Amino acid sequence: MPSSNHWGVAYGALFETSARNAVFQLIELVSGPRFRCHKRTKAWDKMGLVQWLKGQFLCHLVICYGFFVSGLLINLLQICTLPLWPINKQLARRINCKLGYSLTSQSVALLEWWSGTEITLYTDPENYRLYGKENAIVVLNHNFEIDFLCGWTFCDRFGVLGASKCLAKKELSYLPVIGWMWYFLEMVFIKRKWEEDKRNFVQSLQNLRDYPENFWFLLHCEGTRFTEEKHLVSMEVAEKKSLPKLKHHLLPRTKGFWVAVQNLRGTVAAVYCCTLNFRNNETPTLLGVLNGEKYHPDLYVRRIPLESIPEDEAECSAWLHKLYQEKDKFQEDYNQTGCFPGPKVTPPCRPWALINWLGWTCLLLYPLCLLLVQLVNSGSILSILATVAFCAAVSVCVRWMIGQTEVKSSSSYGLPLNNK
Ligand SMILES: CCCCC/C=C\C/C=C\CCCCCCCC(=O)SCCNC(=O)CCNC(=O)[C@H](O)C(C)(C)COP(=O)(O)OP(=O)(O)OC[C@H]1O[C@@H](n2cnc3c(N)ncnc32)[C@H](O)[C@@H]1OP(=O)(O)O
Ligand SMILES: CCCCCCCCCCCCCCCCCC(=O)OC[C@@H](O)COP(=O)(O)O
Repeated sequence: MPSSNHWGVAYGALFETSARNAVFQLIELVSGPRFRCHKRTKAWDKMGLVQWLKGQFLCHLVICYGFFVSGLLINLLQICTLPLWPINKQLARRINCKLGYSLTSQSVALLEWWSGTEITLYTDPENYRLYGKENAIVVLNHNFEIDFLCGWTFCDRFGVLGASKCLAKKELSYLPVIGWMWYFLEMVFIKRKWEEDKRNFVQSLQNLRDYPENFWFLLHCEGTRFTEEKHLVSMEVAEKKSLPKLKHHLLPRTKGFWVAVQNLRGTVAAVYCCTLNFRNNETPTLLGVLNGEKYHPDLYVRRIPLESIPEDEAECSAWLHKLYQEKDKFQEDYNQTGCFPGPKVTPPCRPWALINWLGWTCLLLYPLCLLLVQLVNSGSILSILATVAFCAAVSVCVRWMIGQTEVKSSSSYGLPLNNK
């Protein structure tokens, strides 16, 4: 606990600081570390006022209000595109990509500009030139609560964020705002019960054959998030199948990968084998990002031409198992050395996510402020209570959505009772 003397020093430092430094702090608050002002006094550094502000509930409420209300408006606009689908499907798809971008890029802005997190990319510069210019199947490990967010950031850097998709569990399609948006982006949802899924899965993949924008299709072949318990169970399966044990991954489920590769041949040029890790054993969370915590993700991307993947199901499964054995080795080496093989590349940061986020915030904060002023002036207790209830509902709803990203809320899929 800080002593009262500490608080005294802190407050003293706060009031001694010049207005210029306050402006620097404000710029830094809005822009993140990119425009970090080095002229700040040490006192302000110690105070960490910006960091303190980022942790405040009021800031979170404003962010969540912007995300949720803009999301509902975007969902509404998506519904308005429905009559266009039978007339001009490709135009409807393009519009939905832009609308999808406008929503998902807000969380990218949160990661990049609010929390200041920057992904370090390890990849072959020859392949780097192709990213964003072709369709790809992305195979990614599923260990971290913000792996989807890092994925989105990577998509944004290469201009494929609006169109990118994922093979996701059905439950995610019911998520307010995000799940509804995904419906219009032709995401593929599955119950993880092959017999029930196969028809819809194949059809959804076939639909993507004439998709008008470049897309990346994300597959978490492990099928669920990594937990120690699920790891033990899947390694028992590995043993039964005489497969080598994996230390950092669950045993991949192969059917989805094989079906995706087969149905997207001729549409997708390559598989991007992605391995994500965080420096210093960080365990990042979405709440941490909202609190402005900066994380240090490293992403290793290997491009594998689709033609090199076997067509036969058994051979393709064996190929995927081998890929996961290699990925496991990369994770192990990363733990030893702190880096992935291959040169580091930093894809240029695009301003659109920030511009879009600030645009929505200004657009939605203005009427909110007007409403609040009117409410206070009206003095109506009922209206004030209704507004407080609305803010509380938004906050609870977003908190619940954040809860869905937490590993502790992971399903029982992959555990003995639920095993197939
Ligand atoms: C960094 C770049 C990022 C780019 C990002 C791009 C786009 C981003 C866009 C959006 C982001 C949104 C993020 C949302 C993330 C949501 C992710 C999820 O929801 S993950 C869950 C859903 N996905 C999957 O499940 C995919 C993996 N699963 C499969 O592919 C499965 O094959 C299947 C299609 C679901 C079918 O599964 P099923 O179990 O029915 O069949 P299988 O043949 O695969 O498995 C049976 C087989 O498995 C053996 N078995 C039993 N127990 C286990 C176990 N615990 N582990 C492994 N294997 C097990 C069993 O013995 C059977 O074996 P066999 O076939 O030999 O008899
Ligand atoms: C400006 C931005 C403000 C952001 C405010 C916060 C918004 C909240 C956003 C919620 C986004 C929800 C995206 C959900 C993605 C969850 C991915 C995931 O991790 O799914 C788990 C499945 O793979 C496996 O499930 P399990 O079998 O482990 O169970």
